[in-house]
Amino acid sequence: MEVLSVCLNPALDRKFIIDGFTLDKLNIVSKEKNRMTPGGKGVNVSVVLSHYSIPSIVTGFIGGYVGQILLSELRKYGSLISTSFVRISDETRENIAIADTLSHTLTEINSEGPTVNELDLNNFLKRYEVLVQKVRAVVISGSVPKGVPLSFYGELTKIAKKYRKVVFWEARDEIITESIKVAFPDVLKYDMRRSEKILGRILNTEQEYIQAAKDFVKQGARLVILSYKTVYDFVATEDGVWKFSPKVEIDHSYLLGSGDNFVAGMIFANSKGMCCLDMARYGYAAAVAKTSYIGKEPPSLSLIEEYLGKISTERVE
Ligand SMILES: O=P(O)(O)OC[C@@]1(O)O[C@H](CO)[C@@H](O)[C@@H]1O
Repeated sequence: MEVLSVCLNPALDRKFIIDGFTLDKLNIVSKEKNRMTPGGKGVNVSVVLSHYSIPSIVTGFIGGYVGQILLSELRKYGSLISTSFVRISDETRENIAIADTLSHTLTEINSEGPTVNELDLNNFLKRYEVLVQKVRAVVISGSVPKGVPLSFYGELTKIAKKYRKVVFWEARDEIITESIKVAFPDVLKYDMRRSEKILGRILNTEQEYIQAAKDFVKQGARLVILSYKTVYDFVATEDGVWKFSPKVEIDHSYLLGSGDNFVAGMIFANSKGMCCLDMARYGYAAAVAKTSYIGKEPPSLSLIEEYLGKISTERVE
């Protein structure tokens, strides 16, 4: 098995494409513009990887009727995705995304999710330690449900490092801030949808982003990706810092899931022997390629190759 995807707070995603979403009014959506798919960042990464023939195991906490639907939807992707979730008594969440192609906006309404108890946490840790030994790389991505400490990414990474695994994170600031006190991942990618804070502080200038990315590398990450004004990224390795920009116009209503395609693109590139900056370039091209259409399905490898020519990666330090 190649990859272990840790999705602690999976979700059943519902996406509505509404051309002219109106607040405080009845908005009707046709069947073709309303989709229900298995979601949560780690789940999405596994789904994308399966499109590139990379087998993965998804783990996390799952429960209730929504959890059952999520599992049966996930099974439809075939044998490249196996699941090993800890069953909990609370219900798995449902998340809603409204993509408005007229106002070019993406509105996300995410449930907080279930509450996990101490017994669930211990069961998960035992299962994780067995699973982690079977894979080459571990991706830990997305929010944590209540009951899971914010430092949990760090705890899981410490275990993965014991077995010399490559570890990727995509998470929001509170999780990263607490988790890096325990361990650093190889690849650290910030999810800045909810807040643009880095280590509890809003950064204003490009120079501040560059410095923050460099500091994470100095402290232990091999590759750092800080999203800047949604479509740009500052990318740091021990060799320097780069600013990634798209050479094409990006419609914000098409952005859902582009971060997951970024992570999956990097894992795919890494499985082909690419490292650091080249891996990040490939992931960014995958993310930008994903924003060229509104559907959730991942871009083909040939589209990603094409998009490698539609991004600019300028060295800034
Ligand atoms: O609440 P989280 O775990 O941070 O993010 C979950 C989520 O909004 O992100 C994915 C898109 O990247 C969706 O599949 C999913 O529902």
